[in-house]
Amino acid sequence: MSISLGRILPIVVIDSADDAEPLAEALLAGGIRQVEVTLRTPAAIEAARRMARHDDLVVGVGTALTTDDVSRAADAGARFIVSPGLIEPVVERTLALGLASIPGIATATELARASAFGLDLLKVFPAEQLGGVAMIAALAAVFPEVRFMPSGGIGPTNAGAYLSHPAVTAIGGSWMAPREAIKARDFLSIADLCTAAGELLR
Ligand SMILES: O=C(O)C(=O)C[C@H](O)[C@H](O)COP(=O)(O)O
Repeated sequence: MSISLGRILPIVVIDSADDAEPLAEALLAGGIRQVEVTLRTPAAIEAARRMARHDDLVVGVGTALTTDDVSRAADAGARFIVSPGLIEPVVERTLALGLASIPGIATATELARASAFGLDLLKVFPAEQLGGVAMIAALAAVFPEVRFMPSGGIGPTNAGAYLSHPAVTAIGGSWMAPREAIKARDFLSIADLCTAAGELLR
């Protein structure tokens, strides 16, 4: 199943589920309509559940490492599942539940294995450390049908370079909603960072 995501995906780490609601409001205020909630904290699933109550916010779950992670995310209302690498049972469970699967790839071999599932969008992680836009351009030349969503080391200074590559349909990153800003409940700054990120698309 494919999904229509915007071009900029905030990747968030939420320490308290009570921050989920104001965070969703801040993202929407900043013009962002999609978010990846990483399963890196005990509060993540409940936070995803609360954010998914917003009809106008497409909520996905990231750092999905096991089939159980996928099932819990689906139950919480996640519409897409992201993993840092290609974990085939995670992809299979995600597709079986009718959700969009966006596994991470870091090599041509992993890309080929992910493509065998018929996936139309693959995460490249950790993008900047792997070689950035040049690495994606090299892969895109060999696999012209694949679309990429890089994340890892992307921020305001290099986001534009990724977005300008035709094979990159979206980029992900934590810079729009830093964990410390969420913890500090600095939702005004988060809304401003999201607005600034949106301006990269102009
Ligand atoms: O674990 C996952 O599934 C992830 O989504 C990892 C994220 O892509 C990075 O943590 C984002 O990296 P930064 O923007 O450099 O903070």
